Amino acid sequence: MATATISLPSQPTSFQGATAPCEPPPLPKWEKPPDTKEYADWADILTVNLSLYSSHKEVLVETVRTALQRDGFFYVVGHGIPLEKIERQFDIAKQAFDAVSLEEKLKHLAPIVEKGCYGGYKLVKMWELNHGVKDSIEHYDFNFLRDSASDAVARHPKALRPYVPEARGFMDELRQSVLRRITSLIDAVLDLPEGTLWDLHEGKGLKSTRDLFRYQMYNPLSKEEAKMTNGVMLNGHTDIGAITLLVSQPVAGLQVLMPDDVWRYVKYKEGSIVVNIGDQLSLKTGGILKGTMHRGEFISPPSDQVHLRRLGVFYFVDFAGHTPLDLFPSETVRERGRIMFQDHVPTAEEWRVIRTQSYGLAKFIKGEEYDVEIINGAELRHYH
Ligand SMILES: O=C(O)CCC(=O)C(=O)O
Ligand SMILES: [Fe+2]
Repeated sequence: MATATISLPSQPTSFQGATAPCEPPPLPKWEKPPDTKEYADWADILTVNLSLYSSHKEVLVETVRTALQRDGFFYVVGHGIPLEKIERQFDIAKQAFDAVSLEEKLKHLAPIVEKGCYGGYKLVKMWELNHGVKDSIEHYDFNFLRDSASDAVARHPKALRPYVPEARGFMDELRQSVLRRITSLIDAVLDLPEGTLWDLHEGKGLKSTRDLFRYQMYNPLSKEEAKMTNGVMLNGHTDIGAITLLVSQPVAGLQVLMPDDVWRYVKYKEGSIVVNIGDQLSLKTGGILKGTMHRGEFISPPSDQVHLRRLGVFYFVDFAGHTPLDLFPSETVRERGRIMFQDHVPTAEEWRVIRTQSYGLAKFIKGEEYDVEIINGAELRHYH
């Protein structure tokens, strides 16, 4: 019997040309600052090459183990996200600060004090750095629903609306290409069944849990202000969430308190994602994995960069809100972890709310080098 071949007309896979209805309007480019030519005292954090994930997973597990027990930070390369897509996020990020009027920013303020939530704008001069000097950081956070592909575009500032789907798409790509494999490597470090951390993050059945995808701009402090804060623009802190993904960018400014107690800069590595763990994960491991102290510092950076505004693209990953921050039921954690809370064990959501409301705003126990905050018996440091 003869077989009939039917040929279908070919389907365009995407719109072509600038006039296509779904194409966002052209954006001014983020002028990527040149990498520094000067030496700075770089932090020797390790690199995890995810292109080896299928063939050499055990090697990567060992790298992550060393990195998270020693430094709390590592680079991820070989993740498969193209450089153009990464750099496009900086174009969009710049738009969030330069193309939105103050009036509109005020309409989209994050309910930081009211609800302990960073979704929206945090404007400059909200947090105290030291000696009465206020910060010069502005950030805009998308507070996407984790389990929904859609986000109400209209609730964002007008200039950002055409790019919301791209921001969402990039965050999803970070989850699938970086976070998923990283969480699985950390499961192995902690002797937890594969998928444990991913499931805690995905929060099955919890419709209201959210992730924060942030664009951040550091504007230079005045000379007098910088003198008062020793150049610190973001006080030394541990992150509130479980895992943080920072898109590497060329302006030195992120410093990590390394195991020898010296603050060192994280060097730019093109196309890489800098991963660190936050309180929620560190607490659940009884401190075995380090929620490492880090800060934004700009006084001793390479002098060819000192005048630059520094733009950041960050993804803060939380555990599902109902997750208790008690110890993981793993032998490794039971044997080597410490009990972290003396009284009530908070959930991930309670932790985020308390810390968001107090960060940079509450009065802590004052110290020369750092102030101390105590939450349910757990001690947190805020370095100047
Ligand atoms: O600016 C950076 O690179 C890091 C920022 C940071 O640590 C934070 O926002 O929690
Ligand atoms: Fe941080």
